[in-house]
Order: sequence, then structure tokens, then C-alpha cells
Amino acid sequence: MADDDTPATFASPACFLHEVDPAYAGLPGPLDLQAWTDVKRWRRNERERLIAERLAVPAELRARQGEAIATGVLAQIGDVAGRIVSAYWPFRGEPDLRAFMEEIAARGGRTALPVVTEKGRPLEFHLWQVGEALSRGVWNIPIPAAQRPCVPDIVIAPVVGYDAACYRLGYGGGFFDRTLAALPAKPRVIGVGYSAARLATIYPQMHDIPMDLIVTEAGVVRPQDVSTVRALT
Ligand SMILES: Nc1nc2c(c(=O)[nH]1)N(C=O)[C@@H](CNc1ccc(C(=O)N[C@@H](CCC(=O)O)C(=O)O)cc1)CN2
Ligand SMILES: Nc1ncnc2c1ncn2[C@@H]1O[C@H](COP(=O)(O)OP(=O)(O)OP(=O)(O)O)[C@@H](O)[C@H]1O
Repeated sequence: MADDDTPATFASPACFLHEVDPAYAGLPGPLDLQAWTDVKRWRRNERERLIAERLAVPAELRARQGEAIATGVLAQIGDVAGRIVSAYWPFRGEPDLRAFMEEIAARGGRTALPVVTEKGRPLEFHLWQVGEALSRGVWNIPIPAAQRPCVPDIVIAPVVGYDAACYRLGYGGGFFDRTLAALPAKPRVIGVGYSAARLATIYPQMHDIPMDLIVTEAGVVRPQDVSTVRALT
């Protein structure tokens, strides 16, 4: 007969993640299965909310913010001559970096787009310049028509959400994390998004790889900024 006063050892403890200060809950590492289930549900809701919010911003304002983000990335990127910069074909209200890609080419760099080959697999990158032919890939995402695989020196990753430690919330496929984990040498990774997409924490997990910096229309976020604040408090 069950004894209600004896804790059951096989059951997960109750999840109090929602009561924990995000700064503590944000420590990397597997929490427990129940916590990860909660985090996944939370991420799904946040993705939906953040995408709906950015799509509700008037297109003209979004375009201006996108231009400011492109200017900010160009200020951070350094010399791109002879280097490969991967950006993306914008969808669901992401900042439009096509003019940025043209500027990279004008500065002697080469540009590329990410390509989903299969769910659960790393992305591939293929060289592509503005004006070149596109075809439809997985989920109908435009991808370079010509297959020219490459390994970028710099990866520009659009964020749905981001936090002060530069962790990125994407569309939930885990593609960028899987790709960065699989590359022989980690490229420089710059997250781009609107400042309104900032979250207290994305509850980073073992698989989440932080961006080297995040550029928004309001400025630049670096992971070091977090430890500086912590060290001072
Ligand atoms: N512009 C752009 N291109 C990109 C990315 C990106 O973030 N932005 N990616 C960065 O990774 C890759 C695509 N990642 C994606 C991941 C999920 C979904 C998506 O629609 N997921 C469905 C759920 C699908 C399922 O459950 O099977 C959904 O959200 O409804 C789309 C793109 C490569 N290309
Ligand atoms: N390196 C990896 N190896 C195996 N699975 C991974 C890896 N990275 C992420 N995943 C899995 O991918 C799934 C989605 O991860 P997450 O919520 O971090 O996606 P995301 O970063 O928002 O998506 P995306 O990069 O596609 O925009 C998770 O179930 C996670 O376990």
C-alpha cells in the first residue's frame, strides 16, 4: 500500500522553474526532463509571441530598423575582403540584409545562404550573391539554385529572441546550434534582431551555443557585458 508520507523516488520533482530568478535558471546544463519539457513549451510560446509582435510593426519602421541593424553589423564586422559571410533570405519579418550582402560583395567579400538539407541535420552553406538564381528548399525557403558549398568565416544568424548572455532563440529546429557544433572551426557568429526581441533569459541548455555578439537597431550586446554586471554586484 502506498505511503503518502514517503516521497516517491521514481517521480520527477515538481518544477519550480517559473519561480526561479532567470539569472539562476539560466545556468547551462540539463535541468531535468520535466524542466526541459517546460522550457520547450515556454520557448514555443515566446517564439509565437515575438514573431507576431514583429510582424505587427509597420513594414516601413521594420525596414528602417533593418537598415540600422545592417549598419551596426558593418561597423562590427571588420575587414571582409577574401572572407565568406553567410547571411539569410529574410522571412517572417526578419531584418532584411540583402543590401548588406551587396555591401559585403562591394568590399571584396563573398556571401552565402544557409540551406536545410534535412530536419535534425546541420545546415549547409552555399555561396550566393544578390541577383543570382534561387530555388525552393525545405519549408519552401529560398536557397541558392547553384550548389556551391562553402564554410563561412562569419555567420549572421537572425534571432527570434535573444538574452543578455547572447543566447539565441530561433525557430526551434536547432539548426544553428547543430551546425556550429559540427563545424571543424567555429566561425564568428553575429546574431541580428530587433531590440524588442530581448528576453531576460532563454533558459539556455547544454546544446545552446551563444552568439559572439548580437546587433539590434538600438546597439550591440556582448556576452561579457553580463559578467561585468555580475562582477560589479
Ligand atoms: N531566413 C532564415 N533562413 C534560415 C533560418 C533562419 O532562421 N532564417 N534557419 C535557421 O535555423 C534555417 C531554417 N530554420 C527553420 C527552422 C524551422 C522552421 C519551421 O517552420 N518550423 C516549423 C515547425 C516544423 C516542424 O515542427 O517540423 C514551424 O515553426 O512551424 C523554419 C525554418 C535555415 N534558413
Ligand atoms: N548539437 C545538437 N545536437 C543534437 N540536437 C540538437 C543540437 N542542438 C540543438 N538540438 C536540438 O534541436 C531542438 C531545438 O533546439 P532549440 O530550441 O535550441 O532551437 P532554435 O535554436 O530555436 O532553432 P533554430 O536554430 O533552428 O532557429 C532541441 O530539441 C535540441 O535538443
